[in-house]
Amino acid sequence: MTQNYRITLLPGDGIGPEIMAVAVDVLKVVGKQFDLKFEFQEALIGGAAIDATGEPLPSATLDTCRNSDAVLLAAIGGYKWDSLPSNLRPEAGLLGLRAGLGLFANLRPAKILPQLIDASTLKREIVEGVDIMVVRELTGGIYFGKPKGIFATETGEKRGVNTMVYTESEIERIGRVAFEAAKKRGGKLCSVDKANVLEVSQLWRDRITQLSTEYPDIELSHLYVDNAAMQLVRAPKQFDTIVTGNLFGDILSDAAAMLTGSIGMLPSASLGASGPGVFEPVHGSAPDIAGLDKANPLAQVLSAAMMLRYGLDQPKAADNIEQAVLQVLEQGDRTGDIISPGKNLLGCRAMGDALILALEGK
Ligand SMILES: NC(=O)c1ccc[n+]([C@@H]2O[C@H](COP(=O)([O-])OP(=O)(O)OC[C@H]3O[C@@H](n4cnc5c(N)ncnc54)[C@H](O)[C@@H]3O)[C@@H](O)[C@H]2O)c1
Ligand SMILES: CC(C)[C@H](C(=O)O)[C@@H](O)C(=O)O
Ligand SMILES: [Mg+2]
Repeated sequence: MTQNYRITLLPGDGIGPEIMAVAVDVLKVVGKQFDLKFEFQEALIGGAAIDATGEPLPSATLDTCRNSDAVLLAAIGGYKWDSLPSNLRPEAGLLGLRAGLGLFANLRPAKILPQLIDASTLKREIVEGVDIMVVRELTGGIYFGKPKGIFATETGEKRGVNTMVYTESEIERIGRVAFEAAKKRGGKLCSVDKANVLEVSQLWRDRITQLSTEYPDIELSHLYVDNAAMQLVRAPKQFDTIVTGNLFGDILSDAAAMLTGSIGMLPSASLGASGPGVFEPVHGSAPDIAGLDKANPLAQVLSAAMMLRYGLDQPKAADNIEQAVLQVLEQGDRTGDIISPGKNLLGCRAMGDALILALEGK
């Protein structure tokens, strides 16, 4: 029986529309193969929304997302909007979307594919076999804490303020997602904080430690974030699942991305307690290569696979997409960010064509 899904597409800015076009073509092919009917509806977010409506997240976009089964987002942001006040910048649209849909859990897998070992800037023996899941808290911490803003002091000097806040319940719910993820993976969880300096991190560490009594089979460890950043590049294979707050997770997931060769390879899933998830690459809108047909569409395509796996419960269709990605890499196809000597340099569109051929078994 045909399964119908309503999917909101948010192409956004920069390379967003280019990589989204590839992901939609791929979804159409797997849709036919697995009898899934996708009803795609496109909506505005980020700079594209600012230009059209004056707001980075029009309420119509949030409504459309709420009324869908899943949301596929590309990326937002660009130089053009960088001087706007923070609440009117493209980034505010993305944060508003995450908060508006209650997407507190962000899963960012960083797995090195054997075909790309030589694209990593680290030595083969360091990265071979790396398979990390970063579980990043996404709707709390310093991104959302109050007070926030730029205020004038008594002397008239400006003072910028952000506040890092976590409540016990926020720590517990992301902790549970992470322990459950670790259970399905290698059984190891590393919680990353800055408990040697920050009270909010001390609470984080206490609550995660307390929660671990409910997961006796999971080996829990704790690292300070500065050490974690160092360990990620020194010996990344020591990590299985990582759980951390919003800001530390943002930074560590970009670092983990580079282990795999390029940030252009990393997908992510943002999930809440209920309702549609948002599936998006870890990278941004790459304004430096936008419109040049140079973007790597694989993080976007793998985000579509995560959407099928985590958002729509269609793991076989997700497997097919991931297999197609492996196949094009195996046959030597590469975009510029993952090129190495002797491989075929393709643009974004040609990489999409290669994926379609791989999916169709040609
Ligand atoms: N989720 C998002 O939408 C998101 C994430 C990060 C940054 N941003 C925004 O994107 C804009 C640019 O930020 P940035 O330059 O710091 O980060 P970025 O991730 O956009 O780019 C960093 C570097 O990686 C390259 N890169 C990124 N994605 C690539 C891909 N798919 N293929 C090939 N190369 C790729 C870029 O060309 C650039 O050199 C900013 O406005 C930022 O706020 C958005
Ligand atoms: C664009 C920005 C708001 C966003 C974040 O900081 O969360 C991005 O860097 C990400 O990693 O998704
Ligand atoms: Mg980031």
